[in-house]
Amino acid sequence: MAVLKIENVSKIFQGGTTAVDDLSLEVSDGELVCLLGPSGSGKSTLLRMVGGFERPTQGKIFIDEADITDQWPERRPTAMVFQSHALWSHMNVFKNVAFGLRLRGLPAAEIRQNVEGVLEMVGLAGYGKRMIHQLSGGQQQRVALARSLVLEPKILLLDEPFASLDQHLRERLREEVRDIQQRLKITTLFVTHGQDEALSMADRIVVMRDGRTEQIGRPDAVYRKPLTPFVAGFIGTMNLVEGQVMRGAFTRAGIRVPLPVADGPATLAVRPEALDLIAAEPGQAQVHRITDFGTHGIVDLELSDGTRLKSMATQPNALRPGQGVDLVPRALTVYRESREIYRDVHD
Ligand SMILES: Nc1ncnc2c1ncn2[C@@H]1O[C@H](COP(=O)(O)OP(=O)(O)OP(=O)(O)O)[C@@H](O)[C@H]1O
Repeated sequence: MAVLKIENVSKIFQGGTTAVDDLSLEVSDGELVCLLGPSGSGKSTLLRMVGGFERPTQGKIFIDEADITDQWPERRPTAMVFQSHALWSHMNVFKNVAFGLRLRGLPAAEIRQNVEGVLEMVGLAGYGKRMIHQLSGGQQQRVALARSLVLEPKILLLDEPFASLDQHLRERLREEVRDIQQRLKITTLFVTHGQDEALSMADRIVVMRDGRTEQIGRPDAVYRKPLTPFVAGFIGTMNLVEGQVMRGAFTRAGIRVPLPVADGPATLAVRPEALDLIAAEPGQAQVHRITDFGTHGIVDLELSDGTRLKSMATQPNALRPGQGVDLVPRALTVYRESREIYRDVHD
């Protein structure tokens, strides 16, 4: 049970790269916050500073009001699970998990009880005597998780822990980790590239860009109300169309969408599931391709200037490639100079 507070933290590496730029964030007790962003946006550096593996150039980090900014990693009440699990291959599972408790000098009986408890929690009861190389990738990642959890950290730090696993296993482990995290109520900071991972696991998502936070919010808010075109384009599939607003309507290559905003350049953002199609000849766009996923279809559309858009259709068979359609957005957001200027999203 702990609160993590990151206050105006920056990290400038030797050579001048600013990896994290004056970032502040508070993670509440028992909350799971995902750091999401493109490669190089500073996610791992931020996590490593919380774990004590990098020193901030500026700013402070607190756990429950205690300033830990200059504390050694092993003295911090944090535990980190890395993508490469860094297990000791010459030790069996039990010894790997018990290692941290041995360093702490716990009595053998207590170590045994704690290790067995945590192995059961991660689904590895009875695996204590197995050597690491006798385990699958997913099982190894479970050992890495157990090794962190057994230390009963106040803050759990996860750096893309499932990145090397196949999708099926990743989804399963994601659910299990979320269950364990909620059961133990561990305050958790989680780095991921995967928006699905962030949307399905997080209490809140921090979208990072160039070492700064672009948006912080609950998954549904970040998905439904992205504050900038960058967030809109980064989370989920989004049609982003640049055009002009003139005399009360957005236009671009045959599209015309009435909008109550001032004239000028604008970027229109519409999710595929919020873009309805009506058959029309010649129509504002042409159907390029239809992909039927069984439960729904994705219709790829082309505007007269070659711009591609996507629409999700529940009855894709009603359409055929080459036919004309008019576009009817049911929800949309409009940006100008990277700021939202209009939103029509039904709650
Ligand atoms: N030890 C280092 N020395 C110099 N520059 C570094 C160092 N570590 C990271 N960087 C730089 O800092 C920036 C942020 O890197 P970081 O690894 O935090 O990004 P990330 O968002 O975690 O990326 P990824 O998703 O690819 O892991 C990058 O430009 C990176 O090249």
